[in-house]
This record gives sequence, structure tokens and C-alpha cells, in this order.
Amino acid sequence: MKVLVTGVGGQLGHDVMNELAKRGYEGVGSDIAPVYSGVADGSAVTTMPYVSMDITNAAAVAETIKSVNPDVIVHCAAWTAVDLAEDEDKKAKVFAINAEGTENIARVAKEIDAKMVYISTDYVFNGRGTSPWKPDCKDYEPLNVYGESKLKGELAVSGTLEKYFIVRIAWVFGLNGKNFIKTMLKVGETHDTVRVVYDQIGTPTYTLDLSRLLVDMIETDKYGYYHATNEGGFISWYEFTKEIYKQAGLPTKVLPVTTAEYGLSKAARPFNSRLDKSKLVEAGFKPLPTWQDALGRYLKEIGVLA
Ligand SMILES: NC(=O)C1=CN([C@@H]2O[C@H](COP(=O)(O)OP(=O)(O)OC[C@H]3O[C@@H](n4cnc5c(N)ncnc54)[C@H](OP(=O)(O)O)[C@@H]3O)[C@@H](O)[C@H]2O)C=CC1
Ligand SMILES: Cc1cn([C@H]2C[C@H](O)[C@@H](COP(=O)(O)OP(=O)(O)O[C@H]3O[C@@H](C)C(=O)[C@@H](O)[C@H]3O)O2)c(=O)[nH]c1=O
Repeated sequence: MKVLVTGVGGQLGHDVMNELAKRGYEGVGSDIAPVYSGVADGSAVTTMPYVSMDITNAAAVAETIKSVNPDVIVHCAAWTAVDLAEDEDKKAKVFAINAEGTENIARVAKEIDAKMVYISTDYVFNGRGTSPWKPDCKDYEPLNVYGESKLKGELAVSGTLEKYFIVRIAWVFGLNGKNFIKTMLKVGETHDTVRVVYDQIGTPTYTLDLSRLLVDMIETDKYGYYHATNEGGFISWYEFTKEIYKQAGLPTKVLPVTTAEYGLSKAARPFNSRLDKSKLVEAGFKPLPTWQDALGRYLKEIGVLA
């Protein structure tokens, strides 16, 4: 099986490539940079085949993907800066990458009859209520530009292809890139107390664990919409931060605040980001380990714990 992975300069793409290598599949990495630009950690992705591709350039996407001719495309590239996406002068670019870029890839996937995996987000929902969102729920109502653009990407994939997996994930952390854990560790070094919202509820996702699931998925033809995060229950960002400092051994105090009290975010975010993952198990896929366990392994991976 030959697999093209977009976004290998980011968190998830990096780990998907290494998982493919581990299982002996032929992986080709791709991102916008001229050469592989992710962390130089000596892992397989750093030496695997790489093609530079700007996903917003439809002609380049068609030419590049056809020349690679993959059986599967795992599309991880995206604009992921949620607050920045709200800036008036950034919106067109956000949609060009997350919506049109995804559509460019889906069109070529159809032409060459490749399976496609599109990674999406809890932010396609409005976050009302307390019930976990089901993967086949169609009551989309994104609250911010990033969420809107990711939803457009979803619709492009499901409207173009039959052989697709749309996998919604949330609160992602991985070695290769920025994330909430790295931010909080940095803030914790210089502050005695941090204020963190307790009214946005969800579950984190460790890219290393998710990559295993994604490769399990592409080995099947169990197409459709899925939700995938780590196990371990639903928590707030406040509770997540408490556990980060506890496991990292930092004395920083965490003060719970409401989103309104926090007041620093440009983009609105859903309060209820609970994702229902029961469909995964029903389809025979192995759930991810708990987020608490994932956090411990991650702190080792990034060198915070021995
Ligand atoms: N991070 C999170 O918390 C969550 C992420 N997701 C989704 O998961 C997926 C993976 O996220 P993650 O690994 O964190 O993302 P990252 O932001 O770490 O990586 C995305 C990569 O895409 C690249 N990219 C941006 N624009 C283009 C372009 N025009 N052409 C080609 N590549 C481009 C980026 O390059 P550059 O850095 O140079 O812009 C970057 O290397 C995304 O689809 C995201 O929407 C879903 C839920 C939560
Ligand atoms: C840094 C910080 C953030 N917060 C809040 C802001 C926000 O509501 C929440 C999380 O902050 P972030 O900026 O990391 O969140 P954000 O970038 O919105 O994270 C999202 O990224 C996109 C790509 C997704 O798809 C989502 O699943 C989700 O992971 O915590 C605090 O309360 N205190 C703090 O000190």
C-alpha cells in the first residue's frame, strides 16, 4: 500500500509517516516547504520520500498526486491557528487551505480512485448542551472561521468521494509542532499562577496514538465519519492543565475561570466538545489509550520526564 501524507511538517503528519514506516508501508510525505521541515528527531519521516506541494494550487496538486499515484491519501495539512483565522485579512487564506485545498485533493483522489482520510475537528459543532456529538450528526454550526473552513473541507470530501474517512479529533498534542501542553509548560516556568477556562469540555488526542488508529482504518474499507480522541473521559482545559503540571512536577497554581472571565480569545469556541466515539468500537477499531496515560508518555517524548 502506497500512502501520501500531507502536513508532515506538522504534528499529526509526522507521526502518521512513522507509523506507516513501522508497518512496512510505502509512505510519501508532503507539505508546503521545499524539503521536510519538521523536527530533526532522526525518526523515519526525516528520511522518507518527500514532495513539496501547496494544496491551494489545484494544478500542482493534480500533477504531484498523479505522479506519486498513491492508494491512499491521509490529509493532515491545514491552517490550525484558531484565533489568527478570525483576522479579516487571513480569512481568504484559511478557506483556501482548509476548504479549497481539501477539495483540490479530493478531486484528484476521485480521478485516481484513491482512498482519502480527512482530519477534522470538534469545532464544526456549536457546543450547546452536554450530550456527546455523534459522528453522523449533521447539525453543524461552527462558531469560528477555522471551524467553518474545516466543515467546508468535510463537505468537499463527502460530496466528491465514496471511499473516504472523515475523522474528527480534538485538542491535539504531538512532538512536531505547537500545542496547548507546550504552551502551558512554558507559561508555568515563568508564572506562579495561570488562569484557565473550566467551561469548555472535551478530550485531548495524542498524535502518536491516533496515527495507529488511522493506519488501522486505511487497511479497511469501513468508510464514513468517525470521532477519535484518547479515552479517559471528558475534561475541561482547566482540568487538563492541572494534570499537565501534576505529571510534569511543576508547582504552578491553576485558577479556574469562565471563558468570559478569561477574555483573551478572539475566536468563539464550543463549550461542549464532547465527541461520542462509540462508532469506532462498533466498527471493530481499537480505542486509543487514556489521555492521562498519553500525557505521561508525551512528557517523556518531549524530554520533560525521564
Ligand atoms: N491541532 C489541533 O488541536 C487540532 C487539529 N485538528 C486537525 O488535525 C489535522 C492535523 O493538525 P496538526 O498536525 O495539529 O496541524 P499542524 O498545524 O501541526 O500542521 C499542519 C501542516 O500543514 C501545513 N500547511 C499549511 N498550509 C499548507 C498548504 N497551503 N499546503 C501544504 N501544507 C500546508 C503547515 O505548514 P506551515 O506550518 O508552514 O503553515 C503544517 O506543516 C488538521 O487537519 C487539523 O485541522 C483537529 C482538531 C484539533
Ligand atoms: C493559553 C491559555 C489558553 N486558555 C484557553 C483558551 C482556549 O479556550 C483554550 C484552549 O486554548 P488553545 O489556544 O490551545 O485552543 P485552540 O487553539 O482553540 O485549540 C483548538 O485547536 C484547533 C486546531 C482544534 O481543532 C481544536 O480541537 C482545539 O484543539 O484554553 C486559557 O484559559 N488559559 C491560558 O493560559
